[in-house]
Amino acid sequence: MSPVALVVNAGSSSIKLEVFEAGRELVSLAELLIEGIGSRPVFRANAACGTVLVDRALKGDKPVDHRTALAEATAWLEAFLAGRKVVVVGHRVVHGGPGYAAPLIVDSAVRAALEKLVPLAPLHQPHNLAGIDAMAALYPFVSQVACFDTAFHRGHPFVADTFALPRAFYDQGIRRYGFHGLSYEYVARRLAETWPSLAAGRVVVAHLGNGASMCALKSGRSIDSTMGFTAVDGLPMGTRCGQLDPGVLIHLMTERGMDADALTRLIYTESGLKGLSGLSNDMRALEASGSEAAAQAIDYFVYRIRKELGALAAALGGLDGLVFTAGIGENSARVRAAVCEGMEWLGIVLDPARNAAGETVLSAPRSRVTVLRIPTDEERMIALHALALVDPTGGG
Ligand SMILES: Nc1ncnc2c1ncn2[C@@H]1O[C@H](COP(=O)(O)OP(=O)(O)O)[C@@H](O)[C@H]1O
Ligand SMILES: CC(=O)OP(=O)(O)O
Ligand SMILES: [Mg+2]
Repeated sequence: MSPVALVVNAGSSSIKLEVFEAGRELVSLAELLIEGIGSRPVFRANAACGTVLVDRALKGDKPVDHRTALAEATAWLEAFLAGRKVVVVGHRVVHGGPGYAAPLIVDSAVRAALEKLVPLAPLHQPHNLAGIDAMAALYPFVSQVACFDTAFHRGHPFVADTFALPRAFYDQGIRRYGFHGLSYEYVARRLAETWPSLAAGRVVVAHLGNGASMCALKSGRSIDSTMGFTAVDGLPMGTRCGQLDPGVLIHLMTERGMDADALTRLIYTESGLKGLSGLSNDMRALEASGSEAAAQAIDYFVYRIRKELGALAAALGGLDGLVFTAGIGENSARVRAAVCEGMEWLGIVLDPARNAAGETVLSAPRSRVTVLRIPTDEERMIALHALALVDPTGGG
């Protein structure tokens, strides 16, 4: 049996694991997903051919935490691999700080540096590190490779990365990092392979998932993004508020006595689509609901995307392409249509039938801007990075 590369993408409420055959073609053998961690998680595993290997709720009378979910995931993995050689484990690590601009093998010094970044990504970084620790315990002689969500954005010009705080803050790392970089890098590669002339131009990619951001690509490189110092800035998201006047935070501290923990809970877990709708963070539930609050939550989400599209097009000096990706971007024809409505002034004309059918090209032939739907694959991007750092045959 050929050796495999493993990928771990540990999110705020989910753990995704993917097993790739470490050959030239990087064939996916299976994916495992545990969703709903913290409440009543569901465990699903699918073989690449589509066969369902597992589909069950995790047992227990208490809400299941990350540690339990990770233990379930690793137990399944060991049984699935049945002794197959693992050549490398690649991890999505949300924050790489100012220092890490490329994937790297995690040793104790790197592990310690990543731990220091936990306060900058409280919903993600602790789980990313727990994934690294669990896999290092399971496969002690296998390299654990950290692939950073921030790395793809490290080439931003100063004006896109700085806040107008005293200069020392920037030098100390208080700057706009940008996230979802593995997704943007994957999309940029797909563009370069399939749409080379577009890839050489000015493209905005909208990664609209539970976490949501947008990225301005100039000749395939990120020049700006809507997320900032943390993954709470920019667009509103499932449970995160997105852009917020910092004066609101000061007001809540001084007038309502809210401390850092209370503010973190508010802006990371109680806001966004969930907070505005009072219903759910799940776009499917909002689209199905007839409530006015749900419609207003969608309207706000769309309004903010449209504003950022204009801003990023200005940063690029024009627009040649717009790409929708991630859960909402790939699947919600309603959101895509609303984002593009009345955007002829920017050269965007959507083809309603193509959009409804979820085709790859969504724009009308007369549209100056090419609008595409490209499913993202952060796990494949991580596997490519991880394998590039080790001997893919598993030898030596
Ligand atoms: N068919 C669909 N229509 C509308 N929204 C969808 C659809 N399928 C998934 N979504 C939305 O995608 C979001 C999750 O996106 P995803 O990229 O999987 O998130 P993450 O990886 O950040 O957890 C949820 O808001 C979900 O409702
Ligand atoms: C960085 C980020 O927001 O990630 P996710 O979309 O997985 O929540
Ligand atoms: Mg995601």
